[in-house]
Amino acid sequence: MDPKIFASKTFDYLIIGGGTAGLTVASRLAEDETIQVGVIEAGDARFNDPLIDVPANTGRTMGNSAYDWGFMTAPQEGANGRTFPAARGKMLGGCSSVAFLSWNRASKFEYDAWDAFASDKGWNWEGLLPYFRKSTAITADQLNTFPGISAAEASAGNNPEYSGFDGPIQLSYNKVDPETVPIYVKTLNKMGIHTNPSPENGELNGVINSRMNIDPLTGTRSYAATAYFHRSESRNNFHLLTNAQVTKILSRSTGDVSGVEITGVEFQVDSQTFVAHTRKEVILAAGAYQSPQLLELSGIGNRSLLESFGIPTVVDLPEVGENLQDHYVAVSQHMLKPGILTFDELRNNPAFAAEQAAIYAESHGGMLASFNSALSFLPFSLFLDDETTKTLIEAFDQAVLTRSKTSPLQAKQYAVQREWFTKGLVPQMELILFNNGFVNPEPGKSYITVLGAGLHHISRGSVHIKSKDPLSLPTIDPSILDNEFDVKLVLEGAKLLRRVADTAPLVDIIESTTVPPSVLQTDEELISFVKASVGTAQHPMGTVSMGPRELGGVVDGDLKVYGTKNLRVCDASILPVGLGAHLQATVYAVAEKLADMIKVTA
Ligand SMILES: Cc1cc2nc3c(=O)[nH]c(=O)nc-3n(C[C@H](O)[C@H](O)[C@H](O)COP(=O)(O)OP(=O)(O)OC[C@H]3O[C@@H](n4cnc5c(N)ncnc54)[C@H](O)[C@@H]3O)c2cc1C
Repeated sequence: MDPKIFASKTFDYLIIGGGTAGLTVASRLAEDETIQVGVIEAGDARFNDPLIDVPANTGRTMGNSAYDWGFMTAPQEGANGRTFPAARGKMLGGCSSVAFLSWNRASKFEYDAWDAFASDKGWNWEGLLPYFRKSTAITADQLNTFPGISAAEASAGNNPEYSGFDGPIQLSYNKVDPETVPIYVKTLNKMGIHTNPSPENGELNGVINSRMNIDPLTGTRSYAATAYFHRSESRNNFHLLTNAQVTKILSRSTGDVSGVEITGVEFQVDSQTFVAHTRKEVILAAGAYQSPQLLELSGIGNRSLLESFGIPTVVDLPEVGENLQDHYVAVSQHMLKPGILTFDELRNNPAFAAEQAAIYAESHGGMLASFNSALSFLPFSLFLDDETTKTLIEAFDQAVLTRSKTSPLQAKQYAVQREWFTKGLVPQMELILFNNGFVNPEPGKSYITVLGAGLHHISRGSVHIKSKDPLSLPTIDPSILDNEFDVKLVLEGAKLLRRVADTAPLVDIIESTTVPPSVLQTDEELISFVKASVGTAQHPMGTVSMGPRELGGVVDGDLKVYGTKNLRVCDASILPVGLGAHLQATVYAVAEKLADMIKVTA
């Protein structure tokens, strides 16, 4: 659409960011023909692009400026001063266009904890469950064939109480898994980590065959652009502008307690500035890094920070951009004995790759239609002995007690986390199996790589503007491993990865461990390794937290920004406390729920 035409319209709802949450809420609002919806997305639409659509290509767009915003974190003291790429999809569909396709909900206890941050609005398991269902579609013939699942349990995940059958996002189990997958799952089973047949029901513990957001009919990625945008694009009341970056949210004072009124947004296309207007609301859905950035550029944030950049304060909200949480990972990589087939075969063997490409073209199946689906979610009891658990909880208490700065909101978050630790119901560690080599894989060799991700850390990072220039990228400081508990947690992850690789039947197919070097044996040596190699799972959240204003919350239970009449935030930044899961499913459900909340009052 021509930006001048877009700017000439007045929308009822103007949505900033055509990503995972933005397209979901926009598409649902546009179901009401009387509502005019406008969406502004900074990136391009990437339909029919094999780098996005073909599951086996997942990951290849990271760092490519045609697809990725190209953020780097600030140097991380807890990680030997290193900086990290912070991948974010810059295109229609946002991060749902680049995510690693695994689909999962957190444990129900985690969602129930949200109630403590915004009561009476249904931000809990029961309140979100209809939206987990509404956003997704499975077919009833899908069977879970992971080891450890009985024939009677194979269809347990197809229970309509928990699964959706006619939503926009198409889900399926991998049609093909490399032979390493059952070997790995049997190894975990042998270690006492059971296979969980139906994690959709809110009980997440164990190893799961994650459903993937892969359309089983086409073998392609099902994501916000294909699923939600395509449902809406022909509607006369749905208007999309791509390649346009919002630079400011415009407001005017009302002089009353209801707060400032948002009137529209300023955006740029090819260095030209335009203004788009709203009659009712602006919904900010620019993601966990850019939603706080845009708030600050618009005068909504910590007064002293805004003043330091000469930005007049519209609403003083000190915690905008604070509370950044993510999952930090330890890595292990193992070269496999000759003859064991993994996704590396696509890299190593051109004839095999051509064969798989032909299968994909013919039947939309084969290895190109699959990605890595074996995820394990472990409470302490499934990977630590009682003594180590006790030591870790003591380390948690000590680290919380001695933090230099803890806001009231964070104190509440830590209380929730501590309850999760002690009750043992909520996973604290995730293992993610990748059936290929990550770190300098040798030609002709096959590998597996296993990541161990801490799910609930103490560190709280931040994202803030570093300039008044709206086109300059914000400073992202995750504060990785800034305390003893987080270091110990990731260390336990690294030790667990060792134990997994030393257990049969997995140990029988491993030729050598290439990461971490096996000479590293003591805790001190492994901690040095962890600091030198720790990375992020690309799950930033919490930077515009939902919570009571007096504690430091930025949005209320209607996801409305405090001090404004008509500005809401809807994306991963509103999560009130770090979530122990991959985020897509939750972000879609949050956006579905918000759309219904708005429709009720519109
Ligand atoms: C590499 C990677 C792998 C991942 N793997 C998984 C996985 O396997 N499973 C899973 O569940 N989750 C995964 N995630 C996480 C998940 O994809 C994200 O948490 C989720 O999609 C975030 O949704 P969002 O709506 O908050 O943000 P986004 O989807 O990022 O949407 C934000 C949108 O706003 C746009 N935007 C930003 N600023 C502006 C502006 N000023 N003007 C206009 N537009 C703007 C962006 O371009 C983007 O399209 C992964 C993420 C990454 C990056």
